[in-house]
Amino acid sequence: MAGIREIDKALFPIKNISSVIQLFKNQLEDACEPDLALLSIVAGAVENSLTCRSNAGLQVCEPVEPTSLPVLEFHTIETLYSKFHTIMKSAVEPNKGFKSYATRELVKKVSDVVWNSLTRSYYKDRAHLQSLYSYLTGSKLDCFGVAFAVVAGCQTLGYTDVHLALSEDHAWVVFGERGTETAEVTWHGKGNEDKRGQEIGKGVSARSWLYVNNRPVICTRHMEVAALVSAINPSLNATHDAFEVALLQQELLWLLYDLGHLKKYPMAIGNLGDLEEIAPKEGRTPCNVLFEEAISSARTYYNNQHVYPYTYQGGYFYRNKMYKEAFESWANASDVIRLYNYSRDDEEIYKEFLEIANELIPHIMKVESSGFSANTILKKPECFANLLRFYDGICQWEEGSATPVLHIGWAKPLVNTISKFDAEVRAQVDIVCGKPEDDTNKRANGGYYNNNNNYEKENGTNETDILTSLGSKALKDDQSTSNFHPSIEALTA
Ligand SMILES: CC1(C)CN=C(N2CCN(c3ncnc4sc(CC(F)F)cc34)CC2)S1
Repeated sequence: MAGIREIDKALFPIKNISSVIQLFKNQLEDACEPDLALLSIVAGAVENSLTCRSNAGLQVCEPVEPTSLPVLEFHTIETLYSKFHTIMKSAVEPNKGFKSYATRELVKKVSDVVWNSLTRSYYKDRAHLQSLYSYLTGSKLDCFGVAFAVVAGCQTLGYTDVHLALSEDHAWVVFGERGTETAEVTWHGKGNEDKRGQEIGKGVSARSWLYVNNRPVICTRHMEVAALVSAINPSLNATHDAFEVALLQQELLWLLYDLGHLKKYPMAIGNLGDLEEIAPKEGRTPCNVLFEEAISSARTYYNNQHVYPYTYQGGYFYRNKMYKEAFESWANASDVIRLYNYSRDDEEIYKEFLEIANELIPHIMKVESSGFSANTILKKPECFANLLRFYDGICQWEEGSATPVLHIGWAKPLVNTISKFDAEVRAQVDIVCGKPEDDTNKRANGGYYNNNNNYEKENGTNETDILTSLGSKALKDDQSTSNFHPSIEALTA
């Protein structure tokens, strides 16, 4: 790595958000390739100065320009930058003249350098542990931060073929002549032995949501900048964000969006949508459209195997009391998860579906049956159909999985919700087999159907019965007229 360029050095000392934006702009537009170490150190330093206990108090009381920042001296950044360079170079052979491709041993070695320099034990899920600033000043990184540091380390050593691979809850690297070699470089979850150095499994784990059925986001250098920007964490504490950090993150995401580097990165578009919902920018794409763009990106580039684009959108509809639309987003999320097998590594998405099924939907039912909603969803068959599709996807997710998903705790909210729809509304839901020719949700006779096509998991399905596993047997003859899970279909009888 050449080191910090004069054009970037000239921006220091950094006193406001627009200087940070300019630095990223310089790096993204005219650097031969953006310098991940420099940008991560700067972003981390800004985040740290505005969110960490030490001096956060100072900012709150002083009346400051909304875009002013605590002064960031060049010397601070340069010291950390050369520290990172030295750590990497002293442990690993640099790639002189950028001639060769990385090897598995090289990647593992860089991962070991990062791994062995971390503080022995610390709370891994804490905020603000994602950047090289955290690594170089506190020797602490979170799971994503370790993977990012490995990629930045390889860049510093001249291995430009090493790139970040991202699923919805894990990160690893790709490398080699065709960029098709894969390697674990960080840990995942709690109490799991790390698999660092191993290639990404093709076996059982490949069918778990954690590896998104081998459809991860494979980053370019510019998308790695988008990942570090997405990982900026504006939280001051459990209830407040540092608004300058959120503003910086939003501006940087718009810069990356305008340069086209978010096209293949659904979660980054979703993050931008969340920020736009809170503080909409004049003349910018509205948040609801951004959530749609994230969904179409996942459908276009990742074979619709990602869940989060639908839960970003569902969360938006829910917060804005658009409950009919929320049911559709959540049913679409469920259509994604149904094709996976649930594994112990999938806790994060399990918690997501649990919260939707056992907190958000029951809350909607309570509000809607309070009798004050004129246009209640309880009279809408398409809402009932989408709810069934939502629950059915979770049932199918469980089928064929070594680990059960459902337990009695799911039963009460589920039955409670279904029973809020009157018989004549339920009767309008027409459960049909396979994918109908026309893709609308509405049948000529006003009926509705679940527009499921025939879902088959690669490994076939063995019937686990939701009501059985919830403690009451749903008897179903085997001529069921639909491909809902038998017990979900039982609920429509
Ligand atoms: C609909 C939601 C619950 C709202 N936020 C969600 N996020 C999902 C995770 N987020 C992310 N945003 C950008 N990039 C990445 S890469 C990654 C996996 C990690 F191990 F590297 C996670 C993630 C951001 C926040 S999903």
